[in-house]
Amino acid sequence: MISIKNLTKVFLRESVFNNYCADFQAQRVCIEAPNGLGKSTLFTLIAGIDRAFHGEILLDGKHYNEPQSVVALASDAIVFPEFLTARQVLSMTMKSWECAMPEVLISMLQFSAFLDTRVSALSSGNLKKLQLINAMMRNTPYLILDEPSAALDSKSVERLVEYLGTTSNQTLMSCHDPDVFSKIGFERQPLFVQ
Ligand SMILES: Nc1ncnc2c1ncn2[C@@H]1O[C@H](COP(=O)(O)OP(=O)(O)OP(=O)(O)O)[C@@H](O)[C@H]1O
Repeated sequence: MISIKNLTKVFLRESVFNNYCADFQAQRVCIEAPNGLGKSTLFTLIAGIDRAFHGEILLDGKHYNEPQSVVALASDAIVFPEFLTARQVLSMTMKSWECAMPEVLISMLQFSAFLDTRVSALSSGNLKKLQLINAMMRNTPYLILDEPSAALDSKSVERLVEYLGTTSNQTLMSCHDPDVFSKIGFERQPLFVQ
């Protein structure tokens, strides 16, 4: 379970969260909110990418000084160096997090042909695939996917859904078209309770 307690997050003068509290209990959660309300921001905070906030984020009741050791995030907020190839990005993740080359994920998302393409030259769909592979390859207890189906072709969405239906970690996602994920048990939860 992911618990957010009294979270306050401010960008310059704009407050995105003000004493926000929420529990994400289900194993598979699709967080729903209109554009710009803070889903991506919340994800970077849970994943430890952005440390500038007040409040507490607990993972199964525990505070982590280095949440990125147990949370993997696929998001545009993680910017890969443009001059690296996809293979080099994945190699860095393998070294940093001591995981294996994600052959199964690469094949599942039909990404093999793009491994030696530089990040700067990847199409938006292939960049999304690289983000997903880069996060899912770590097999962390918590996985967060920011709009995972955006830009993916329909076959890849099908394969991703099939794969996510087999995983046992807690998975949070934002998705503006959640129906496709409901069939594998993603529960819809509003970001803000009315
Ligand atoms: N780095 C930043 N600097 C300033 N404001 C930001 C920054 N990142 C996000 N914001 C603002 O925070 C608010 C929440 O943005 P966020 O991207 O988290 O929303 P979202 O719910 O994920 O939106 P979407 O559904 O469009 O992806 C927005 O008003 C956005 O402009």
